[in-house]
Amino acid sequence: MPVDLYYVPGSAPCRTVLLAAKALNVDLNLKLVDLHHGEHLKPEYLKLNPQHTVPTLVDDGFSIWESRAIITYLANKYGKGSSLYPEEPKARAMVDQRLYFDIGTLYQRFSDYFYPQVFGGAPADKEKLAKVEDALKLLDLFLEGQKFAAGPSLTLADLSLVASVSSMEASDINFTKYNNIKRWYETVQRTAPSYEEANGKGLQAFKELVKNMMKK
Ligand SMILES: N[C@@H](CCC(=O)N[C@@H](CS)C(=O)NCC(=O)O)C(=O)O
Repeated sequence: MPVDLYYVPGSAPCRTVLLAAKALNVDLNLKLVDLHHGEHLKPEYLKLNPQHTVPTLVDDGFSIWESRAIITYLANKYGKGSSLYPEEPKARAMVDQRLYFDIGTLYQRFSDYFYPQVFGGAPADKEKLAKVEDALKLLDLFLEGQKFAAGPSLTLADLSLVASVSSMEASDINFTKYNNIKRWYETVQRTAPSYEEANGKGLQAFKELVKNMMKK
């Protein structure tokens, strides 16, 4: 039974799921959702996800959304014993902490800063930028003396964080000035399975969307 993923290529949360599926060797049946034409607001889609967001995963009739909930579900169901989501409680807690840091702090602050500029034509807000920089400083600190975000090996935390951090390439935020982040970013690009296919291509689409929106 194929696992369906409703997605948009440029979306960072969707790229997180694509990265995790590749790393866990889960085949996804990709279903494009046309947000511009409101496909996500149609009754068929609302039945799957009343919150009308992408990504949404449907596995044998079970529908789940929120990218980080999706990737932990995939690891629990298809990645038993995988180091991507370790079972040892402290190691797992560390991965979860980084995932919640990403959704609640890092990506949240980036969205608050950047998306009003891209989608609302708002001017850059220095206070919001300072909050993004504070979050990046924290990530840089988490990575001090550590190869990956939650320890010595690649985990779901890296796959979520890399989708967020790479999205900043489309903005004026220079995250490579943080040495640990720079080193980690290069390492994840090299080591995450099928990185280019799962994140690189969609990132390119995101950059083009940003360029077009900023021109308007
Ligand atoms: N926290 C959610 C964010 C999902 C999200 O906001 N997706 C956007 C696209 S990047 C979306 O679906 N927007 C349409 C809508 O909210 O109606 C996740 O990580 O899955």
